[in-house]
Amino acid sequence: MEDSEPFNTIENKENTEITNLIDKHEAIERNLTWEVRKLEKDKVLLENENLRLDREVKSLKSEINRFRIPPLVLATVSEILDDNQVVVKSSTGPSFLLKYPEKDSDRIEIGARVALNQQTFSIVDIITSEKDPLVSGMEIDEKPSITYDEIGGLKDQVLETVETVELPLKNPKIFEEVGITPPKGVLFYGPPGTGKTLLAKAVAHETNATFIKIVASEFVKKYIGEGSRLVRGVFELAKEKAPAIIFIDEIDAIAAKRLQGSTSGDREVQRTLMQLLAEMDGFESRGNVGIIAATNRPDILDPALVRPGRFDRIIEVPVPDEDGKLEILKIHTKNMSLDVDVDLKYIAQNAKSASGADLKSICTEAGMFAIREEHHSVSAKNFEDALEKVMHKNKDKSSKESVMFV
Ligand SMILES: Nc1ncnc2c1ncn2[C@@H]1O[C@H](COP(=O)(O)OP(=O)(O)OP(=O)(O)O)[C@@H](O)[C@H]1O
Repeated sequence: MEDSEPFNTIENKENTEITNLIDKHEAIERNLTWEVRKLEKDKVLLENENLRLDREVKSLKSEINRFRIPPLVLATVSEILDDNQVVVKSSTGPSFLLKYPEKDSDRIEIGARVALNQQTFSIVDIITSEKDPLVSGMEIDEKPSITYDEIGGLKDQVLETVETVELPLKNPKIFEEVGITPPKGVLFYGPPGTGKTLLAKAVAHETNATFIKIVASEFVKKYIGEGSRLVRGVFELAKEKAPAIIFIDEIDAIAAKRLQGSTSGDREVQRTLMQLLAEMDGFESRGNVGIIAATNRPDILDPALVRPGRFDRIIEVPVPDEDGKLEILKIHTKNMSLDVDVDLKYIAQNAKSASGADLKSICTEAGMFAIREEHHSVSAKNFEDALEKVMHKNKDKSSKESVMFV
């Protein structure tokens, strides 16, 4: 036992070991507590992220559902029966006996237009007259003020329009005497902003005709059967308001080459075109309604549209050449105060791909620059800045168009 350590030395050693152990465990505990706190924080963050993603999924789902909703069928109430029942005639042909919600009883009347779900044929909406696109999607100008003098650089096009649209309206007898049938419809084609609408308005002005403009893409937007109803409505209106010019802008929206696919949207477009062709076929070309259509995409038109007896005169309305540009600039600066150093020829030379609409914008912008400088007349510098601004804005646009018009 002499060799053995004294008892209190052993005890001290054990104590130190225990203290060390406790310290070690306390350190481990601190680490674990810190780790738990960190995980709790992460959990809250992940829960928030989860909520955000849930919301995003919900909104994407509702977006998908919105895309899945088929177009609605349009119908007119023809009879009101007991027990909230109505007979409606759908624009696609058949009539249906349907129930309508009690809450709608005030708005249901004979002649009211309702939208039906394409699959269940239940009434999903009652279309009030303010929503009637026949009224909202159309521009009617009883007395357009544009004259041929306000159109620059389109001499040949004006001449051809006078012969093909104006003359048959003004002097139908001459065609009878000579024994030829004037063209029924005239198609203007060319890039945007080159004066197609302007030409159609000028014809209406010269013939004292009401100008009725419709944008074809508006025909086939929402309701099945609506397009053909609108086409019928427009022709009826034109006859009522005769003499009249019907101007159908963006005709390619309803007259693109027939597609193989047969979605309800495609069928609706075809029905609308059929109705337009039927209206034109049943039309007297020596009557007092002229029909002009316009497109930026002549390459995609259905050949049925340009057959004789339909749009059988096709007139190109191109981007103006340099002389044309100068004429257009003169027209749009006619009422502007210009400094003596303003050289319109220089602007015409430098506005390379500018359309008539661009040239008009250049004049307006130049005027705005002058006003900003608190000047009372427009300087050559103002025009240069305007040219830079408008043509720069058009750079991307014109590269797209050049693809279309090659
Ligand atoms: N040849 C032109 N002479 C004078 N002004 C023009 C001419 N072409 C265009 N403009 C000006 O640009 C405006 C827009 O032109 P317009 O609406 O006639 O073009 P558009 O060819 O019908 O275009 P879109 O294809 O986009 O319908 C006109 O109101 C007019 O101020």
